[in-house]
Amino acid sequence: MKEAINGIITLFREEKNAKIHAFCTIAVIWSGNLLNFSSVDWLWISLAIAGVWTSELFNSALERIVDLASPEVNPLAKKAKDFAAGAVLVMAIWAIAVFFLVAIPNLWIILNFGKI
Ligand SMILES: Nc1ncnc2c1ncn2[C@@H]1O[C@H](COP(=O)(O)OP(=O)(O)OP(=O)(O)O)[C@@H](O)[C@H]1O
Repeated sequence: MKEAINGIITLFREEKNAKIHAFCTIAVIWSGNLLNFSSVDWLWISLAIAGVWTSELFNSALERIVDLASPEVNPLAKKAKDFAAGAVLVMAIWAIAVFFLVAIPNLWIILNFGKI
């Protein structure tokens, strides 16, 4: 547990993307409260948030392993890092899609009928 928390703290210290994910996470939770997300909405949103953070942690772990195994420039090292970065991108696109799929109907209801 201590090591796991240490890993998350290191992610914040060393990866600029962690700060972007943190900002987006706070913005999404704030929007969800404003738009009165339901339990099912929060289920999807929390899955998307956890997915992005998990993929970023795995991506950062893989970057360190590649740097250990191949500190010099190598086309295979590039491929491995680019695959891992692609996984984060796929997860981030899915998370954005989930947010809009959940937020738009809630926003529509609020705009047409007032508070849910
Ligand atoms: N050893 C290497 N050999 C060849 N290309 C590399 C190597 N290390 C990194 N690269 C290339 O540089 C890119 C950035 O690598 P770096 O280790 O700096 O990750 P990063 O900038 O922290 O990426 P991310 O934004 O995904 O966290 C990689 O995606 C890869 O294309």
